[in-house]
Amino acid sequence: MSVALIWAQARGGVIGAGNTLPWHLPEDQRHFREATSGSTVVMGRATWQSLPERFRPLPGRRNVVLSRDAGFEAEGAEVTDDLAQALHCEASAGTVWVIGGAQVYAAALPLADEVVVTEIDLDVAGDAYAPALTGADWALAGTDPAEGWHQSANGLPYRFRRYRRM
Ligand SMILES: CCc1nc(N)nc(N)c1OCCCOc1ncccc1N1CCC(C(F)(F)F)CC1
Repeated sequence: MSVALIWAQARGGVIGAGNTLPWHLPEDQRHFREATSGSTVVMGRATWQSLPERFRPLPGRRNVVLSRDAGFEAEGAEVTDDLAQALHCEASAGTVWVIGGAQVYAAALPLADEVVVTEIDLDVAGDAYAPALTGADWALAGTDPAEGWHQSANGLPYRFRRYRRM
């Protein structure tokens, strides 16, 4: 069972603003859905609360929410305060996907084997940032066949990048 982080970032590593995604990129939503469907997803409480109602819990996935509040109620999800336990629980076959937010990415990165990043060529203000991937630890794997940038239907340039731990 492997641990992977998945996020979408704008220029400068911006991943969020006020607990929302400061862009609309359906191609990324499809990419995220296809990557994580059928697997376990682990997220922080704020990310859980930021999910639109119809995606809470994320359908077809085991949802695990990290919270220090043992009494936190997350209908359709499991709540735990133990990240390591959430990532390595035996019940999760296949890949466990860490899906946000910034604090959880930072805590989970040292435990991860893979990072899947959607880069968006967009300058936008944000208050949450992706962790830096140091060149010493992470190598670009199987670059997107198109290598370069795609253009989304609403005009946003984006590309998918996959990094494997060295
Ligand atoms: C997609 C956003 C996204 N992209 C990548 N590459 N990595 C992520 N870690 C990620 O954040 C998932 C949790 C936050 O997600 C949302 N936050 C606000 C609004 C909407 C959502 N989405 C819409 C699509 C939905 C579907 F299930 F269809 F994918 C999931 C919830």
